[in-house]
Amino acid sequence: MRITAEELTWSVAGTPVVREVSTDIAPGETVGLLGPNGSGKSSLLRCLAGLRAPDAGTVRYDGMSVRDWSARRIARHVAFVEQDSGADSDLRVADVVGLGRTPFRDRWRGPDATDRAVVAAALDRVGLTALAGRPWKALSGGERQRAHIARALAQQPYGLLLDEPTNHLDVKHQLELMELLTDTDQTVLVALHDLSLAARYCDRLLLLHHGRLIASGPPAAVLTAERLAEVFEVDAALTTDALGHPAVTYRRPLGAPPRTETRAPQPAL
Ligand SMILES: Nc1ncnc2c1ncn2[C@@H]1O[C@H](COP(=O)(O)OP(=O)(O)OP(=O)(O)O)[C@@H](O)[C@H]1O
Repeated sequence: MRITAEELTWSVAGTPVVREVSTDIAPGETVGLLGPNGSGKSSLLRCLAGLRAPDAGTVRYDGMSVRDWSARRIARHVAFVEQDSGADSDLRVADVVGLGRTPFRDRWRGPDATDRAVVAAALDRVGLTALAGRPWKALSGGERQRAHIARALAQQPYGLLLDEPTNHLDVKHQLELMELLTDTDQTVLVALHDLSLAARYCDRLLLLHHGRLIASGPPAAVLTAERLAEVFEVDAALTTDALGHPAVTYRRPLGAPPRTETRAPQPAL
């Protein structure tokens, strides 16, 4: 499914947080959304997920404006994995993942065999089958994050919007998640803080700065030392990793005094 933002602006108390953002994410594309804290990534994702009505501009799914769509209709097209989405409930893990089936069910009908099969497949996809019956509250942070991703997969959406989904995940599960996102046919927009991870897995990167989209293109074109200095305020070197992808090495934050080694060497044990 094609996801389009046309001149999107969203403001809080008259101050624009997302400013005239236009972009077009092609069916099946995996796009990384980058930007420093407060640059508007979550706000843009919420506009694209229909959770915020923009002050100006249009969100389109396959060319259709979603302005007047119900939450249920949007949820049949796009799943949104929010940052640290809470669910402090007494549900079991499989029940939380089963919430992804809600847009497809009549209000008073319980899960049927299809729902159960879809939930089982989603749990399997994120490696949580063994924890299906466990109380939600008993999960670790990383397990909850994977369960939220399973809930989004159970929605069987055409588009996936994810807000820093690698938070709480160990290295193996970060790589597994990025492989899942790149292997799927779904259109993916994923906000990430790990620039090297984004460069390695995404077809294209979008860079937000103060709510504006200031760069869009292949990772090697978007991630330059000059942009990292301007936008992230870090002195960084761009190299190529062992697999041929752009990789970022951070030297120091800009504006900070140079570090001096103050610790005395430890005596050998
Ligand atoms: N509902 C709101 N009320 C007030 N301010 C808000 C609201 N939503 C967002 N903001 C402000 O808008 C700015 C952008 O926030 P947003 O969460 O979109 O940034 P972000 O790029 O996702 O940041 P982070 O990397 O820290 O998650 C921030 O200054 C934030 O405080």
